Amino acid sequence: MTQITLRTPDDWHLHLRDGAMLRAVLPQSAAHFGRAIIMPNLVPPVVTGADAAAYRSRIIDALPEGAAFTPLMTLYLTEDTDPEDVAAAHASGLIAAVKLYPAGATTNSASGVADFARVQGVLERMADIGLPLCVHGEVTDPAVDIFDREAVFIDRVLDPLRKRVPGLKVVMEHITTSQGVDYVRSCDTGLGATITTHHLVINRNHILAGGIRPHYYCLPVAKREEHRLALRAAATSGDARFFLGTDSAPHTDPAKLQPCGCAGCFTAPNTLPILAHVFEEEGALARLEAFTSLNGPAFYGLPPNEGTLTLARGAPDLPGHIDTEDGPVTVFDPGFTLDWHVSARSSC
Ligand SMILES: NC(=O)N[C@@H](CC(=O)O)C(=O)O
Ligand SMILES: [Zn+2]
Ligand SMILES: [Zn+2]
Repeated sequence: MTQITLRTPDDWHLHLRDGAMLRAVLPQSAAHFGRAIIMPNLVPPVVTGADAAAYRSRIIDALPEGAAFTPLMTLYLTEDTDPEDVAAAHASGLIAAVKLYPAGATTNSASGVADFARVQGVLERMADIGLPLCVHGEVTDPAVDIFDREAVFIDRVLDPLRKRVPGLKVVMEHITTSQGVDYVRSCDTGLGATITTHHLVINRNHILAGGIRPHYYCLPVAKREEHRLALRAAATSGDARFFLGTDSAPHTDPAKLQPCGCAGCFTAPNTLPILAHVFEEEGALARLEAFTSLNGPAFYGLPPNEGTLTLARGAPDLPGHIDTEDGPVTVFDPGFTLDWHVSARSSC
């Protein structure tokens, strides 16, 4: 096969940040994606409908001329979130989901949830109105090993939460384990999962063996090889419960290359060439479109994009980093030579 045309992909988990970083990274996503779920973990976080409306305007203002890209906004769930504000933001079409960060689990999650009893009312309201909850699924208990935090979260937090709020639509974001895959597969309705590009490519050896590689450090941290293989099987299976959320999470090199560096991989520029490579390796190019362009909209109750994106043979012309006014941001290196590039996009 020398080229493949997909319905325009969507990114169901994206960090665009704000200010100079937003202006630098937004064109990278807008070039290849029709829509993206925009993560609300700014400083301070996007907690109210008014915050989301203002952030959405800043994103629209930063879009390149003529870009065909729609930001799907989210609210950051706190213990003080007002169910009425959430319902109004949903009813007006402003937000597509609410994001749950367990307090302290990841970048800018200090305002997240510690006492789940305090968000029961919001979650019940979300179930009533059909608004999905996106979940960063890791426990924060320091006694739990970092490689076990996702699996423990399913048992201790997620499964009880779903039983307390029947009917709530939940997306397990950026799953990294076979337990995550199995849990999603065990549920017939109301549960989906995003899978990132980088977790299909790296395991924990890539971060730690032969030297420490900060650009491969993200949360949830990459796990053993058996988990990477489970993720690849899920992503390439065509199963509608699994869809692309890149979790492209830019941090400047100075912020990553520190004694205590930030978590996040920046994959927006090369996600589609990498995915084409992975799906081809798995003999599943025919199912790439389901993962990038069909399963996500179906879960969120939206139509697929009307436009198309074409990938063709040949190495992409991609930079190793992009420059921002805050400093360089390194693009995720998949560690293999890419042989697919985005060759065309039509937006009708
Ligand atoms: N994935 C990451 O490693 N980092 C994300 C936060 C997140 O998605 O957990 C970020 O905002 O930098
Ligand atoms: Zn996260
Ligand atoms: Zn993220």
